[in-house]
Amino acid sequence: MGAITCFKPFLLFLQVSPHQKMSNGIHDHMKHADSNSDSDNSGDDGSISSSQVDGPQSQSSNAKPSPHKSRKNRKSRQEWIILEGLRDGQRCEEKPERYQGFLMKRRKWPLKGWHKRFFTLDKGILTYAKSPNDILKGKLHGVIDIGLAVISYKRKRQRLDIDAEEQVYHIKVKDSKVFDNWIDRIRHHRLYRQHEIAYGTKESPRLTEISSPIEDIVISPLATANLPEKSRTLTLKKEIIRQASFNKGVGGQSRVAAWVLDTAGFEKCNKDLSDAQNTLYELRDLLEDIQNLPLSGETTVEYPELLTQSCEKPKTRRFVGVRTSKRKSKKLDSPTHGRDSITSSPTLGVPDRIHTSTSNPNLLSSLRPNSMPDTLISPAHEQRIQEIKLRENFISKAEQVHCNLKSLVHMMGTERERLKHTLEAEATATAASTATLSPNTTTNNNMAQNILLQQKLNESYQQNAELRARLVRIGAECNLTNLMQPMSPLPSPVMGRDRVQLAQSLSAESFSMSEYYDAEENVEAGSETSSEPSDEEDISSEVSEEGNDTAITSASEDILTSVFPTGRRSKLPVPQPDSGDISLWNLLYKNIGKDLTKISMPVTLNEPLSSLQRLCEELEYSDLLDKASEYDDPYERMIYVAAFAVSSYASSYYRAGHKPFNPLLGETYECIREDKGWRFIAEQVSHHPPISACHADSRNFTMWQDMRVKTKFWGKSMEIQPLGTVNVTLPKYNDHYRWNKVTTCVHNLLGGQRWVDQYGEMKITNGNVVCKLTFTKASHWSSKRHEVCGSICTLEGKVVHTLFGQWNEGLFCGQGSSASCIWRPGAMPVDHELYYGFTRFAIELNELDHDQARFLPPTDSRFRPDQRMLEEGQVNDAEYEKSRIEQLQRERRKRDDQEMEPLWFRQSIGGDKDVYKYNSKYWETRKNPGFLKMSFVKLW
Ligand SMILES: CC(C)CCC[C@@H](C)[C@H]1CC[C@H]2[C@@H]3CC=C4C[C@@H](O)CC[C@]4(C)[C@H]3CC[C@]12C
Repeated sequence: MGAITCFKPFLLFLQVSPHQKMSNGIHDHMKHADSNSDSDNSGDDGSISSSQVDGPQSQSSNAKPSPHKSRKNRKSRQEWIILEGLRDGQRCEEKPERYQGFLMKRRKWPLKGWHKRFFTLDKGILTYAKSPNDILKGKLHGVIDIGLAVISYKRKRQRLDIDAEEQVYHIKVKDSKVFDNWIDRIRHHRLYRQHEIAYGTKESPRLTEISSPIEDIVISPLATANLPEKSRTLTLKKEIIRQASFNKGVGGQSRVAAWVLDTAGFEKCNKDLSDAQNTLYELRDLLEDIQNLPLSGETTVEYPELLTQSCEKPKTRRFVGVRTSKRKSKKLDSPTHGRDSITSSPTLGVPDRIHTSTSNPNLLSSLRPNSMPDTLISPAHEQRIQEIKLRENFISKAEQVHCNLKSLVHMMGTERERLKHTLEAEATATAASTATLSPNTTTNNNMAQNILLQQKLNESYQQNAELRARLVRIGAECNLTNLMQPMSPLPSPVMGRDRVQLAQSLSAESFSMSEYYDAEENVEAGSETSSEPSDEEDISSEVSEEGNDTAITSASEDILTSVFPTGRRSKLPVPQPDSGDISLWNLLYKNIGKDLTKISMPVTLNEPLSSLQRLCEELEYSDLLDKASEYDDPYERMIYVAAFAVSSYASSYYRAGHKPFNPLLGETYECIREDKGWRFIAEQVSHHPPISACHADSRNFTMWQDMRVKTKFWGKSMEIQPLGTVNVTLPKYNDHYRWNKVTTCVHNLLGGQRWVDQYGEMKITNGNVVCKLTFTKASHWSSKRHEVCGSICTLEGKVVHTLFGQWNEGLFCGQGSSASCIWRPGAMPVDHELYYGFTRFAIELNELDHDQARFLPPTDSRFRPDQRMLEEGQVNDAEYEKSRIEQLQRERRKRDDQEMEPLWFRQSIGGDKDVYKYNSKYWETRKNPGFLKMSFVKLW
């Protein structure tokens, strides 16, 4: 599946392997090791992996490890080591030597194959290219700031991972000695670089010193021969700037670092300054010489015929006419060259008719014809020539200084502007990041402004929706009876377009549709009067009379604050607790030696939803499936199914800050959305590996999937690859769509603002119709972010439709401006950044009302106490409950011989064992005899 084929749970360790040489008393940390048997099979997969993001409940996952496995675990445990950085107060002033050589580098994503590349490590900056020659030519493939990256290595396999935030580099070395050397060098360079960033260096002040790593990256003496120095240096600088500006982990620091590291301007200033200084010295000397000359009293020298004949013809016979090239004269005449200022200078006393010739060092000899013997020149002439020479030199030097200083002023102005912009971008980004949970930690000004604009836009949508809702409500209160319609138990959104989507959540409201949805709210208000008995009784009971009354009466006060017209809540009880001071690094560090799945993460890193509920969240834009089932053309249907598949990623944009609760084995979650026309059931069907299965049905579609995630932890980022297939059927057309999920990557795990990226290929098939979508990896080299594009083709490959868009912004079909919008995510609720970044739909998922509670099995996620407590802001209680529940699960697993069988799903027999399908019993049981009569394992 996709690019990432091998995933392994991982361990974190503190032990230091005996082979490790410690420099400067620095101890690297054991990072991780693969904790299950497949890990060792993938010699190339050096990631810190886990089968789930956390999950203390998996503590028991190794309860019955095979001896083979545990041996392997123990062995592998000692392998991955994190290269430590400078500790507080620690210094590393000793400048490391440049180091270089060939290493094997894994190809970039999708990480297939290895290349031999030439690496150079210089003052903490690692650059690489195809060959030393390419480095000389400036053809660099990458530049990595070793001081800012997270580096881990596995000595046994001679593997090295460098997580430079925007890119993870995987390196291997064949020879163990070479490998050890590299590790030692990298360690030293890292400390030196960190020292340099923190304190600057002894020799030079910080700003200029930071530029030093790129000043003299010269591989060999050969380099200077025909080295296009400038282009090489420039490329390097660009790379470094990129590197620095992409290191979002340090937030604003990186912006300033980027500015600091972009040393071109400073270097130019420095150069101008020192040139000016040198020329001033020369000027002083020249002035002294001039002063020492005997006074001639003449400033214009007339030459004998003899002299002038041998020169190029002077324009005016009378003047020296120290000739300059045409170009030079022009240049001097141009206003920028301040000829006036020179000639007007009283101290110089040089007439403007004396043309300077800085470009011609043989100027004076040119005054003298080669043929003319020295003896023919009189001492007076000699003196005059000398005088002219001095004056001319003086003028040209003065001009030079003038140019230098002008250029300096210009450069300083540019630098000042650049710094101003950097600081502005910084301020905007800080404002944006404090105002939103947006994972977009962009360092550039435009991006930051985009965030703000987007926020403003969202707010406007929100206000708009609010106003419209009020309007509709007023209309409804005037003429309520017209709108009353009976509520069907599992209403078909198609037949009920005019009434079914009434409770469309605010977040699901696309602006083109919002008017329609809002209008529907009234209908539901009427539905309370006519709910049908049966299974669906329960559905109607979800919308309590009380709730609706409140909705109606409070609508004119504030329709959006607490109770939405559907009767569902529109706000979580309390804002999210502060988790700001949890350093994941410390967390991982403290838990070194443990499998990540066994690390009990603080509850404040969780959002009050379980992974089962998160699966349900993928149905937020289920109206797209309803829409698909309206088209007779299979290619049209595919457009909407594709949009549905993409839409499931939208919510993750705002949700990089927290992780869902890992469900306990046997935990379930049901969700009945009469307004959307579907019902959903999910169960945690396996604990080791953790697998969640779900099933949703409506009149228009059925959707099911079983999801298992594999996690790779690289240091600064974490890649999550959901395995399993998503299935959707549209019974009306006998369609069966299947697709895979792409990779999710959480960036900035160890600091700064976390953000989520999605990348990879998604293939949706339905008989002869195929849709291929590419989720583009965020690239710092272009502004492309969150992009999705693809096409819908026939089996033969003929493109029928093209699709493009962004998974967080919307999907379009067609070409350019004529493309039509298929889907757009809804506006975010006000203050969403204070409430885990939840959409309206997500807010509703964990709501539990008393009427509904009677019908739920005790295994439902809504009853999970730690999750509920977190939702209510009782962090300490939640924490306590979480560890209690996790302990209970561990004990259960120790006690039971076999993993508990799922109640509502069945594992496939033969073939793909990891496939779980709904056994059609849940809703039946719920109706009759009801869960009250069943006995369940006590999960909490
Ligand atoms: C708190 C810190 C340590 C980590 C936060 C990790 C969060 C952002 C990760 C953990 C599990 C991840 C989810 C795992 C699986 C899926 C299903 C996929 O169809 C959409 C993305 C989605 C929903 C991921 C979104 C990001 C996610 C929630």
